[in-house]
Amino acid sequence: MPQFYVINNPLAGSGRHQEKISKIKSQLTFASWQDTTFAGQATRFAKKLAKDLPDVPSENVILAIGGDGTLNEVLNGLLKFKRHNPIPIAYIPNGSGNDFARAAQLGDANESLSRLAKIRSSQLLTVGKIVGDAPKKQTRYFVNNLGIGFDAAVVSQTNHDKWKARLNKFGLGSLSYLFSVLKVFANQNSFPVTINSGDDYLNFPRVFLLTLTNQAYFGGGIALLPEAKLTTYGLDLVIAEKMSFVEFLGMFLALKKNGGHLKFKKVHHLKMSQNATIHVRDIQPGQADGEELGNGSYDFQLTFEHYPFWI
Ligand SMILES: Nc1ncnc2c1ncn2[C@@H]1O[C@H](COP(=O)(O)OP(=O)(O)OP(=O)(O)O)[C@@H](O)[C@H]1O
Repeated sequence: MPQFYVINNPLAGSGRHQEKISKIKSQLTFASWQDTTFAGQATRFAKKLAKDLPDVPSENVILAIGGDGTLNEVLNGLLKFKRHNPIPIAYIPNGSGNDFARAAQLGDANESLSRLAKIRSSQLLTVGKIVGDAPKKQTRYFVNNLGIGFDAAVVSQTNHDKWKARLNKFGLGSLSYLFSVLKVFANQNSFPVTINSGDDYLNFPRVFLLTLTNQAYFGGGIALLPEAKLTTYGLDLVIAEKMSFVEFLGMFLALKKNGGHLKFKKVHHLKMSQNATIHVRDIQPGQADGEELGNGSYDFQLTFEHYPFWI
């Protein structure tokens, strides 16, 4: 069995999973256990472990417990300290949306815990990285998706919505995303975007959703790009142009039909090449794996690389 270094967000899923945490604590043998006490601390914990654990082939694994945001923080912390032997990330979902667990087919917290005992080696998943002009953070890694505009506004709305905690109480966390979607649509303006990917130089004057994605789901189980896989070495971009509410409703319903929305004229799907650049010419909100990146101008270069996951 590997040596598990646990980083747990006790407030993930609005903190309603205390029993699950007690069960994990009693059934798992771990080398260390750290609970976060503030947002951003999972990154610090992970960075310190990456720095302190010997950089040699080993059985060490960092186990993140929480939602997609906690997983994102752990990933970013580990990648802040360059190692020859990257430490694999294991994960037990305990959040509201749990899109990573959905894409990686980990099941719920109980199933993920029992799977841990059966895993013998790590597997490489693709992670995306943006470097450049973005509010707060210059460099940011993501494993699910990174969005600017509509989806980021939905994340922000959901995070600050009192309904999230209430719905989470009844296991209906995904519903809080749906409420936010409808609320945000009315307020989201369109913005111009320029993309340079490989030989393509593209201008989209009226974008309202721009999402780089590494897997099928976002927003708590919405299949944005059903064909996308965490194991595929590459990243996809989905762009939706500003549309009327009726068109939006049509697109939203088509989302349920396994990629039906991608056939809409105002929805575009692009494969991104290494070192593609994306320039958003407006002040917009951003999100990475459901973590708010803040409002600002976004002008960055995109790369992707492999990282080992113990899943
Ligand atoms: N002790 C803490 N106090 C306040 N915020 C915290 C604490 N620990 C972590 N956080 C923050 O909580 C936010 C949400 O965490 P997380 O994504 O793990 O759960 P979630 O939002 O319930 O799940 P999901 O992202 O799957 O919907 C993250 O931005 C994280 O930085």
